[in-house]
Amino acid sequence: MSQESIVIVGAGIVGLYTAFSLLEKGVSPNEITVVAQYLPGDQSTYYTSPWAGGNFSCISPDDQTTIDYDKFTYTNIHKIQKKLGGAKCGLDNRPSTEYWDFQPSERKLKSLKSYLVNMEILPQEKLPDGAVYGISYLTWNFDCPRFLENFQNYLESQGIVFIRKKLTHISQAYLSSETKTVFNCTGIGAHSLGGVNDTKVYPSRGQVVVIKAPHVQVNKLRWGKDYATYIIPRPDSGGQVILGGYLQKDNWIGDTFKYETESIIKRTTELMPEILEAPLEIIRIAAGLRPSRHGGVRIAKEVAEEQKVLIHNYGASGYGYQAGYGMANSATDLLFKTKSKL
Ligand SMILES: Cc1cc2nc3c(=O)[nH]c(=O)nc-3n(C[C@H](O)[C@H](O)[C@H](O)COP(=O)(O)OP(=O)(O)OC[C@H]3O[C@@H](n4cnc5c(N)ncnc54)[C@H](O)[C@@H]3O)c2cc1C
Repeated sequence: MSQESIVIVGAGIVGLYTAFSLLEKGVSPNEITVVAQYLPGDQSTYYTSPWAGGNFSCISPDDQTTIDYDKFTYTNIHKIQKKLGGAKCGLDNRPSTEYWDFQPSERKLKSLKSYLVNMEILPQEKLPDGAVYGISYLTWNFDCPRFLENFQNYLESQGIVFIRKKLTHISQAYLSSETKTVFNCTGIGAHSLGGVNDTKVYPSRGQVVVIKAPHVQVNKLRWGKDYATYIIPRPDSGGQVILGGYLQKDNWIGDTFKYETESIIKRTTELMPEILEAPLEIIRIAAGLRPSRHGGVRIAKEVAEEQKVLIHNYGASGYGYQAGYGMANSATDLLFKTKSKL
């Protein structure tokens, strides 16, 4: 076995969860290399993970597979928090309230009730005008850029090697004759990466406004039929709060727009007037491309050529942080199924 036995392409949250999941299942860190064009600390339109809010919310769809990925992540992510040094690692719990302008599905609600901590269904009089359903619970909040860097540092401290490299074809991920397995965690990159070229992958663009508001320590989200408005504090970040947002299908533009900023500020301050209890201090405006996929995430195994295995794990759309650990758990299970077959 060599350091290049298993290669993970992608150092976004999905690639990092995949590396962690392999270690949990007993794979030696000295068998794993992560290869990526962009690494934690970088910023690019084509590197989604640093732009996320990010928290656990009800944004994800209600098919049973995604519901299970969410549940796995929510109920197990404390293990990652512990390994990364505890609550100050860029991942901590904060209260959250979510409102819907439509009735959420029974399947989703049934699952959420089975595991969310302190979940309460809000009475009608506590809902804002136009909302028909609401819940409050304790959620997980990420300071995404910091969490990614701490996650990479942890994995490197265990012996996993990170290499910066842009691939034009997935076959280049087989770094040497020793490489037996490749995990494809390329997010939006799966659309254009040779040998993958998944045309089912498309972006769901989001713009956010990052403000400094240390007095905002709770999440508030509202789901409309054609809009999403959210306030997400970044834990232990010196008071950074993410205001959003947008979910624009098939929009590849990484630029930001003033009229969108104005709409975000209007909607979020209506949803949470307390934001304006201190002067509004904007730190930055940003836009990111959620790696969406028609048909949902792709977790699948291919045997590319003799003894060479390719396991796909991408398409996390707007829920890579909150479902990605469950996705990684399923993807890495395929490695062991593969091993016993070969
Ligand atoms: C505005 C916004 C808000 C969001 N909020 C949340 C939230 O609150 N909660 C949540 O769970 N999710 C949220 N998301 C979604 C989340 O950010 C994504 O689901 C997640 O980041 C996807 O991670 P990924 O690892 O699949 O992709 P990425 O982070 O894009 O990583 C892909 C990796 O693959 C590499 N790569 C790609 N192609 C190649 C190539 N050809 N050669 C080499 N390397 C390559 C890249 O360099 C990168 O390292 C949000 C997203 C946006 C934009």
